[in-house]
Amino acid sequence: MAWTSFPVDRFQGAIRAPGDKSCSHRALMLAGAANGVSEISGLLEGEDVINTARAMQALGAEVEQTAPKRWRIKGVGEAGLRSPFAPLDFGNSGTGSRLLMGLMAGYDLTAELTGDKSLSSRPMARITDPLKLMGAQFTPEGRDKLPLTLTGRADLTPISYAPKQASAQVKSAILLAGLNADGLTEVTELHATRDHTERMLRSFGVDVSVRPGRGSQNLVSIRGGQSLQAVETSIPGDPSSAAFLIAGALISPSGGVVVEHIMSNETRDGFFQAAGRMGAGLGAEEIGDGAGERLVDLQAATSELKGCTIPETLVAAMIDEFPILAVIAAFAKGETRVRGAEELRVKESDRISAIVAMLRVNGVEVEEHDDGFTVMGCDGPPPGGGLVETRHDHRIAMSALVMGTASQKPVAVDDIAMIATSYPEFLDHMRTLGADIRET
Ligand SMILES: O=C(O)C1=C[C@@H](OP(=O)(O)O)[C@@H](O)[C@H](O)C1
Ligand SMILES: C=C(OP(=O)(O)O)C(=O)O
Repeated sequence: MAWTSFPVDRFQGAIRAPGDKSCSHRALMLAGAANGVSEISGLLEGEDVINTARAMQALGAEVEQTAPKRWRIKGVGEAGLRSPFAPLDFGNSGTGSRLLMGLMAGYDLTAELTGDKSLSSRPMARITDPLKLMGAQFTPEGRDKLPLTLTGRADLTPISYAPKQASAQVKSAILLAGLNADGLTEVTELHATRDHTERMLRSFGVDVSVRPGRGSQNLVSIRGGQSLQAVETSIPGDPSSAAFLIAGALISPSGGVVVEHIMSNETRDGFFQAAGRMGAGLGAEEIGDGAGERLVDLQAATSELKGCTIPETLVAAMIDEFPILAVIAAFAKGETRVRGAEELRVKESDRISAIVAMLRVNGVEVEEHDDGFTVMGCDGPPPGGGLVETRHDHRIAMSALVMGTASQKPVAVDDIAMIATSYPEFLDHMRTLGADIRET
């Protein structure tokens, strides 16, 4: 059964952004390992995050939902995480599985990790290689994919490691393992990636040092043996989810949207910067701080967009926003070029190939590169009329449905179920703003 987004004349209103997915995973993990009882509000209750909550429970933390989006977690503290009785199923979530591998590596436990078809096809050696150097073991040996069984140890060896990819998941897994290593663990990033692990570790009372390295490198280090102390915290709004609503306003014939309570963090704002370069009318109003992050209400209105070359320095800060960037590029005048984004090949789907197919089936000219794509903008609404293969990728599904709100003909997707992994309220929010999305 397909779902179709029909063109609408206006896309207007105000929406409070759902809780940030990256911060929600991290808050549950750190609270589950901490001493004491943490209270977390504004948690994203998407499937990916719920799988992390279940995993923390299986590892010995007491995890309880006290009200919608409010969670109480009694951490294991000095007792440590324990071996779960059954495999930990991370569903669709790269972040949940990879970060928790890092955290679990520093405890005397054995755990099997599994995931859905998409997650089971994603590379894991980027995580298991550094964790093995620290002393964790993985079976079957030499395997790069889930399912994997991890055996951790409480006396990990610290490492100084330079991952080949600019990846917040790799950095975070190593830092979380470093929490229980005997000495200083250091990660040299190719470029700075999202820094939520560093910020959240600090809010749980752990010292993390960040300093610039050579060129664009970023050096992050943590001394092992520090203990996590429970917190009361509220999760800021997710800029990656907000990007869909903002894009809807930019391409609408009559767009005017405010997305409230979005985290404003320069390691995450690449899409908004790129859209600004393309001529997007965006306005941000500062509304304070939450959980160590700045918060803004972001406004967007119908804009005449022009294509641009996305600077490679912005890629890490918009790594999840390329599907929706491709949509606004289809409405723009001129070409939009993306290079240096080869990591998109190993997300929930091969996102370069999925983006190219999404645009082509809707009559938009696009060229595929090994590490990116070039969109020939339509200078106005693209033809539409296509059925997009989502390839079990939530961001492809949401991007295609946003495209349908303002293309010449409706845009359909083959499935929407996986949208619940990151943004369960997506359809409700889109409809509140005026979208006409129906099962067809
Ligand atoms: O650390 C995180 O929370 C994330 C890091 C990114 O992955 P990579 O580290 O693989 O780039 C991003 O794509 C993912 O959605 C969330
Ligand atoms: C890549 C993503 O998530 P993850 O790696 O956690 O599956 C995403 O949400 O776009």
